Amino acid sequence: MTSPELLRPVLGRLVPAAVLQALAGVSALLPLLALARFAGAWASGDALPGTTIVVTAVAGTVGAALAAAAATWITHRADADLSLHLQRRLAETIRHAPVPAVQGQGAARIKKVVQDDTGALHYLVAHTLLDVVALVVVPIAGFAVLAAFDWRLALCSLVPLVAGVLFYARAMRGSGAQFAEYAVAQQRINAAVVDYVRGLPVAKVYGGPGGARTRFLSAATGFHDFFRAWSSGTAVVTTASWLVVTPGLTATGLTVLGVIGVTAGWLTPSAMVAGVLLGPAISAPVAVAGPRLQAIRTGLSALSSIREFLEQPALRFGTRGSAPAGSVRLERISHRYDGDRLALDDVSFDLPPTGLVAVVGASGSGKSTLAALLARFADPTSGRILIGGTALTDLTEKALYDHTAFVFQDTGMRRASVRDNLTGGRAVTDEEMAGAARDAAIHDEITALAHGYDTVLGVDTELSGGQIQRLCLARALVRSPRLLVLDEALSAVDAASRSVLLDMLEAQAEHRSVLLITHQLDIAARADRVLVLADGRLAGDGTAAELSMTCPAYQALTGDSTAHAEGRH
Ligand SMILES: Nc1ncnc2c1ncn2[C@@H]1O[C@H](COP(=O)(O)OP(=O)(O)OP(=O)(O)O)[C@@H](O)[C@H]1O
Repeated sequence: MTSPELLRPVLGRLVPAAVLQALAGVSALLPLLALARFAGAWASGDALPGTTIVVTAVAGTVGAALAAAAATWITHRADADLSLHLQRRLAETIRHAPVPAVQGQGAARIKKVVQDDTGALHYLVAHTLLDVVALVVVPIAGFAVLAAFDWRLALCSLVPLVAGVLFYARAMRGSGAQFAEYAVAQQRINAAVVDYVRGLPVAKVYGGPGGARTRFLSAATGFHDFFRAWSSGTAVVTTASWLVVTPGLTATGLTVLGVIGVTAGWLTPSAMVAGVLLGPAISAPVAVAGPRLQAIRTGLSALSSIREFLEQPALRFGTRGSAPAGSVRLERISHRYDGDRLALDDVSFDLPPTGLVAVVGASGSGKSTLAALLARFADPTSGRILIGGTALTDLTEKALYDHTAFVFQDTGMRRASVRDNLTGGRAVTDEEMAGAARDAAIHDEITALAHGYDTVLGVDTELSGGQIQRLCLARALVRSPRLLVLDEALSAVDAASRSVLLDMLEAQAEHRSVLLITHQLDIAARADRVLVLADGRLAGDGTAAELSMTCPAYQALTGDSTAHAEGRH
């Protein structure tokens, strides 16, 4: 797909809009033409064609206004449709792309594509196209009409146009590199400001040289210095390119020439008036050619940025509408993030349909990667995951998330009611919802809120980290999954709640499979079975008691956690 092909859905409407705009440009010249004819008739003492002239002038003006309005209406509707179409495609791309790939691009880039780039297309589609048509058609039509009066005067009317173009070309020499630098500098500011705002608490405490605030200020200063140097280097020629095509200057020059011509007898008064009126219409549009070219450049670069974003690889889901019963099996799973070392290295194990299995390992050992692969946030670089013998990739998205529910470290709670957050819009009875909340030890705290389950998070109330984790657990339980994966889901929960939740998870594990990823060995010790990850490899698989006797990687963790605990006291 090429970038302009993105415009295909609205191309059929842009062509008639451009034709209408061209008609508007030509019609707008009719009143000037009529005036020139009137002046000519009056100067040569002929009968004044009053009615014809008034009708022509009014028809031209009204026609121009109507055609331009229709063209603008069409392009604005086309733009709104295109914007919606592209934003839907972008949303789909984000939804289907591997999560680490999307997150790796950063919020600033995603915001730029979804908002700024589609916004830049608004100018291209709704305004710039019509402006450019007018910019081309009006001078050509003006020149043709003036040439019909007097070709010499028509040629002279081109002088300001040519001078303006030459000055402009001089100002734009080498601008390709400058525009590229301009875009990079702006993107640097965007990224720096996002980092700055996101890390505000850290910036306040640890601010100083090298911090996000410094990076933001230095990006802003860099942009200022670059822009200042660029604009001062081109200010004189840029101003000259506007000045030479100002309507007053062109009209004055043609008036002087006209007076000389009429006096000498080689020019008719009617041609002189036509020159004075049409001359500015031929050259003045050049003054806005620069901003329009820039708008085209910005629009095309927005198109190519959107196209690049849309072309990123997607995760394809299968067609099987439900996951078969049976164990979940990881078969020789290896995973490597872009260009990095192996996060998981040849890992195989089974999760039986019931039971509580814990995954432990040092920081960076690959625990969260395991959860991300089970959730199909990305597909493993090699190996496969099977549910009841069916590959994860053969399942529809719904089948996968009906089978497996996740509680991640990143809670993803929305600014919506507790009810909406828990049910995600699914048909869930109040009893089922309250039951899940009770299991997650959060029901009483929800009912104590001002609007109970209808309390809007982030608006009516702010919950603590521990409350949110329990809410996430309830959100997972409400789906009644056959596999429940919890990634460090109890880290912010207080000791009393944690004990209640572990009891509940043990009970849940009697009729579903629960995979508990944790760095807390006391929690892992409650599991029926513990898997130990070390540097992405499965280094141990057994009960905590067995592992503490036989597994050096587990013993190393026990030592670490003892040392860690000792260090704290
Ligand atoms: N999105 C990512 N892009 C690149 N590398 C990543 C990404 N996520 C994780 N990694 C790398 O993969 C390896 C495993 O990370 P992972 O988060 O799975 O470990 P973990 O055991 O969950 O660590 P922790 O306990 O600190 O959360 C690490 O080397 C990490 O730097």
